[in-house]
Amino acid sequence: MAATSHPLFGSTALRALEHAAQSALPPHTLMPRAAQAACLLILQRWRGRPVTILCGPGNNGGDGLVLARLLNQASVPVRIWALNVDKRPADAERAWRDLPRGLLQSGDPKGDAKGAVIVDALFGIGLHRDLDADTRRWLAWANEQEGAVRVALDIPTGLDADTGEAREGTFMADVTLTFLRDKPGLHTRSGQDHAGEVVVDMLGTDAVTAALPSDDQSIGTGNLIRRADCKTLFVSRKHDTHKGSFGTLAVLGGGHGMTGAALLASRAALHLGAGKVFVGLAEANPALSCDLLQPELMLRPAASLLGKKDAGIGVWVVGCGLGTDQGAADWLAATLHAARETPTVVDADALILMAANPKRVPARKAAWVLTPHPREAAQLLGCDTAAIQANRVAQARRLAAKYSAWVVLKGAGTVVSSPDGRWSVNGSGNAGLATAGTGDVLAGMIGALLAQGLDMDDAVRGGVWLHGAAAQDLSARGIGPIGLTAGEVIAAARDLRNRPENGVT
Ligand SMILES: NC(=O)C1=CN([C@@H]2O[C@H](COP(=O)(O)OP(=O)(O)OC[C@H]3O[C@@H](n4cnc5c(N)ncnc54)[C@H](OP(=O)(O)O)[C@@H]3O)[C@@H](O)[C@H]2O)[C@@H](O)CC1
Ligand SMILES: Nc1ncnc2c1ncn2[C@@H]1O[C@H](COP(=O)(O)OP(=O)(O)O)[C@@H](O)[C@H]1O
Ligand SMILES: [K+]
Repeated sequence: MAATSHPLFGSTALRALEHAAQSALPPHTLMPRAAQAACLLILQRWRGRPVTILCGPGNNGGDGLVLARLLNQASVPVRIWALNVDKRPADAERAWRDLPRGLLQSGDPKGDAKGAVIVDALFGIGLHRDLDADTRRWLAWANEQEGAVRVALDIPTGLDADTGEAREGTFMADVTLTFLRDKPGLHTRSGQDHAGEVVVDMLGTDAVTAALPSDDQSIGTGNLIRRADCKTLFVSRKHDTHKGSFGTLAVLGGGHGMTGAALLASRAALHLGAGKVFVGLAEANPALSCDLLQPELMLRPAASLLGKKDAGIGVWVVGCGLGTDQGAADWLAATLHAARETPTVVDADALILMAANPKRVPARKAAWVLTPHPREAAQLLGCDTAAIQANRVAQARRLAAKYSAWVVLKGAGTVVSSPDGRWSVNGSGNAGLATAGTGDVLAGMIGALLAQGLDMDDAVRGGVWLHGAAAQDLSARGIGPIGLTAGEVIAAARDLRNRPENGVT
C-alpha cells in the first residue's frame, strides 16, 4: 500500500515536531497561524453568527485569545471567558496583552448561545490532570447549548489525544480543527463521538521533520486509513482469468449452533471475489450439507476439509463460531498445523483458544492476521479489557509483536498493527457495525483479499476500510445504522468494491 497522506502523531512525536517547527520558524509564528486557521474556518462556514470562546491557561487558551482578536477585527461579535491563571506561557501571555478591551466576560459562561459558535480553547494536548470544577462547569454549559455549533481547537477538552479516552464532561464538538498533525485519539474509541468532523491544519509545517522518539513507551506516528490508501482494492480484473486466478479460501468454524458465523465469513469471502470458498464445519454431524442461499459455497465436515491435501487452499480463515470446548481446541490445533505455511486469518473463538493453549500454537512460516475485539485482545495479552481500551494503539502493537502477526483490534476506530509495529486507525465505519456477525464478515473479507493476491498491508487495511465504508454507505441509504445486519454489509462491500466512485472517502 502506498504511503498514506494522512499521518497521525502520538503526543510525544507531536511535541518533537512542535519543537522542530518552532526552531525552523521565526518566534511566535505558530499560535497566530493556528488562530488564523480557526478564524478562516468560522468565517467560511458560519459567517454572521456570534462567537463565544472559552479559554484555558495554556497555549490552547492562547489560540482562543488570538482568535478573539482576529474575529473582532473582522467585526464578528465575540465574547470570551478565560479560566483564572497565575502565569501563562509566553505566546499565550502576548495574546492576553493584545486582547481588545470589552471582549472578556466575568463569572461563568451564561446567556443563550442558540445560533452561536462556541469555541473550546480550554485545553489541548497539555491536559494531564483531571478537569477541575470550573472547567467541568464551563464544559457542561457548552455541551448543553442547543442550536449552537461547537468547535474544538486542536482537541476537544477532556479527550486524550493518544488514546481517545474521554473524561466525564468532555467537550462535544461538531468540528475539531486540529493543528500541526492529526491525532489518533480523535479517531479511535470515544474520539469520533467528541471530535465530530476533523479538519487538519498543518500550520505551514508540511516540510518540517523531526527526529522522533524511538522509545517503546510512545506510539510514534501512524496513519489514518482512507479510501485513497486502498487503491489495490479497486484494480479491475483482466479478461484472461478464471476462478483459479482469484484464489481458494477455506473457512474453519461453525461449531454446534454456530453454523451461521462460518457461513457469514464464507459468503463475505465469496462476495469479495475469492475464486472458490470451502466451509469446514466443526460440528460433529453438521445439519447442513449445502448453503441453500449460497450454493456456491462448498460445505464439508472439518475433518474432511483438513484431510483434503489437494484442495489448493491458499488462505485459511479460522475461528468464526468455532466454539471453545476441547473439540474446538483440537480443530484449531489441526488447522493451525495445516495452515502454518499458508496465510491465515484467526478470529473470534480461535483467539480465545490460542490464549488458553499457547503451547498448541505452532511456529509459522506464513504471515497471519489476528482480528480480536477488545475482550479477545485482553485474553491474548493476559490483561483486562479496560487495559486494552486505555491505549488501543499501544496494545495492538504489543499484540502484534507478541505473535509476530498482523493485528486488527476491532471496535470504534479499529486499530491495525503490522508485526513490526507500523500502525493505522481506520477512518471508516460506524456503530451500525455493533451487531452480531459483522466480525465474521470482516474475517471473510480480509481472507478473500489475501486469496486474490493483495499483499498483507493492502488486504488487512483495505478489508478493514471497506467493511467500515460499507456500513457508512448502508447508513447513508437508510439501511442502518440502527438495525443494520451483518449480511447486508457483505453486499454493500461488494457494491463499493465494484463501484469505487460511490460515496465514502
Ligand atoms: N506549542 C506549539 O507549537 C503550538 C501549540 N498550540 C496550541 O497549544 C496547545 C498546547 O499548549 P500547552 O502545552 O500550553 O497545553 P494546554 O493544553 O493549553 O494546557 C496546558 C496548561 O494547562 C494546565 N493544565 C493541564 N492540565 C490541567 C488540568 N486538568 N486542570 C488545570 N490546569 C491544567 C497546565 O498547567 P501545569 O499543570 O503545567 O502547571 C498548563 O498551564 C495545543 O493543543 C495547541 O492548541 C498551537 O498554538 C499550535 C502551535
Ligand atoms: N461502534 C462501532 N463503530 C465502528 N465499528 C464497530 C463498532 N462496533 C463494532 N464495530 C465493528 O464491528 C465488528 C464487530 O466484530 P465482533 O465484535 O467480532 O463481532 P461478531 O463476533 O459478532 O462478529 C468489528 O469489525 C468492529 O470493529
Ligand atoms: K480544546
